[in-house]
Amino acid sequence: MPDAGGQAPVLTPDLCVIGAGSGGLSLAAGAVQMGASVVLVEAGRMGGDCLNYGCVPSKALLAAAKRAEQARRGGLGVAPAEPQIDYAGAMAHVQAAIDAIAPHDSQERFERLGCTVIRAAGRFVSPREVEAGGQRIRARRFVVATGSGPFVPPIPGLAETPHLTNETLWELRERPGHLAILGGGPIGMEMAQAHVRLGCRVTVIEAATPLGGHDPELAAVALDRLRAEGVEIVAGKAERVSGAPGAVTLHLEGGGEVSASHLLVATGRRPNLERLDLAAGEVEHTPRGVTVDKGLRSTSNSRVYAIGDAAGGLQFTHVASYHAGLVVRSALFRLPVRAKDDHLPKVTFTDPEIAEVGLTEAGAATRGETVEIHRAPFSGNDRAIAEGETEGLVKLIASPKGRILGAGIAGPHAGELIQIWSLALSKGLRVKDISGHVAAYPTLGESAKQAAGAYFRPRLFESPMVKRVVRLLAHLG
Ligand SMILES: Cc1cc2nc3c(=O)[nH]c(=O)nc-3n(C[C@H](O)[C@H](O)[C@H](O)COP(=O)(O)OP(=O)(O)OC[C@H]3O[C@@H](n4cnc5c(N)ncnc54)[C@H](O)[C@@H]3O)c2cc1C
Ligand SMILES: NC(=O)c1ccc[n+]([C@@H]2O[C@H](COP(=O)([O-])OP(=O)(O)OC[C@H]3O[C@@H](n4cnc5c(N)ncnc54)[C@H](O)[C@@H]3O)[C@@H](O)[C@H]2O)c1
Repeated sequence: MPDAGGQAPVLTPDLCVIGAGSGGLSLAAGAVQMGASVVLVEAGRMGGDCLNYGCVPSKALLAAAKRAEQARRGGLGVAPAEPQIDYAGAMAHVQAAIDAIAPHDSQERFERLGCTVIRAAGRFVSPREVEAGGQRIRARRFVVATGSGPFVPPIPGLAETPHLTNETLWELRERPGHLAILGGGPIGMEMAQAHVRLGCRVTVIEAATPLGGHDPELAAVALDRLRAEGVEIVAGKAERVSGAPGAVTLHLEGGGEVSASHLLVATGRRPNLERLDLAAGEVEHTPRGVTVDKGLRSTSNSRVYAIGDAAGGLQFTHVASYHAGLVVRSALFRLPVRAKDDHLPKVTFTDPEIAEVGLTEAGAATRGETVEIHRAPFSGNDRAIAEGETEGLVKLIASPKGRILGAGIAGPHAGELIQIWSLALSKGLRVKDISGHVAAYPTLGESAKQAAGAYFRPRLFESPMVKRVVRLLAHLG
């Protein structure tokens, strides 16, 4: 209600959360249900990137593409058949998936929970106050949860040439004839496979290493399949872009060219900080995000936290939610918290999927740590054999004394199979804990036991000592 001077009274909640995406929504829901007063500020769509432009649409399109590929591949006694692709129908499935999840993230739901929701851009007006839609908010604590957007590199001609990003791709209804994708990271490669399976010609242009964020041995499993399905991966860096709607050309350093009907730019992310006026809030930041300490608190304004993509670290929905949980403990209960990375899984949803958690083989080498690497290929897993999906492996990184340091999987449902390893790392489990549990047969989940078994095999089956003990005990009757 405006005061006599026509000004809305200043809101004074416990928490003001700026950004209603993966991190902001988890935090707001947790805090308000624990009795805190919460103002939630959202400039765009409730649900943020993950729901509207990221995880949900990309996984929905990949699912449609997988159906097409299964028909095309046939096998196991089923004749392959070229599927009839309805690209608009696949995009309708994408929208239906978003619509089905949207009520959970909606303004109405958060208002029912007790949050005050303001649909406007928030900006700091002082170290103690944020303004959004004409409303001033003087909260006890502020949380920057504004996420990230596509980073479009300053390549000459790119800004003037029609191009798609993860924010606009979902508006397409006509299938691109030839999709060029600049950047071969998770976004580029997931969308490359989705589109090649939906019948497009696809060329990925990658300046460094395709899927370079993953262990190369695991990435190779997915890259081999992508190439076999027809994705062309060109090593190169675009130095100029030109073209018009329907005909785009990337001019590469050293002279090559890639021409396509459409261009998707997937060259990384930049945090959404520009509208926040962080200087007014005395909140230090870099091009990667808000500068925070181990407890996710701004190093320059202790009233302010940053979570999720805006905090400059790993950029995943589950990381944003994990951050939210830490900030609930810190801001509401004043408990000391420390954000860690070593138990956070990362999954790329190509088919086969790639999933990793904890230390990698390269990471161990960089740290000069002595580790054992054990592998369990899916060709030795009965369920994988029965389903004709034997590409890939589980890779266990363990200390010589049996501590689990990391795990990586490339193969069918790797994103599901990584969960037991995430649990193992977060709870400090040992290899014997994995080998000792009973896994149902026949499941892909047995692959965890098989990798743990690879650790114990030489110790049990190739040990003269074990053999001596067994013989001695047998002698005793
Ligand atoms: C194509 C793609 C696929 C992805 N797939 C996966 C996946 O499969 N799994 C996974 O874990 N992660 C995935 N991610 C990453 C995931 O989407 C992000 O890590 C996650 O959304 C980050 O959550 P967040 O809360 O930090 O930001 P967001 O979810 O982006 O939310 C930030 C919100 O803040 C709002 N905002 C920005 N500025 C302001 C302002 N000044 N005032 C008010 N509101 C503001 C924005 O409108 C937005 O709604 C994907 C990303 C992309 C782009
Ligand atoms: N499955 C998932 O969880 C998932 C899926 C998609 C995205 N994400 C998140 O979003 C983040 C961003 O993904 P992304 O793929 O956009 O970024 P990325 O930074 O992971 O990959 C971008 C790629 O583009 C390349 N590149 C950059 N500039 C280039 C140029 N001028 N020419 C050619 N290549 C160039 C880089 O070498 C890099 O390989 C991911 O790191 C991840 O955190 C997660």
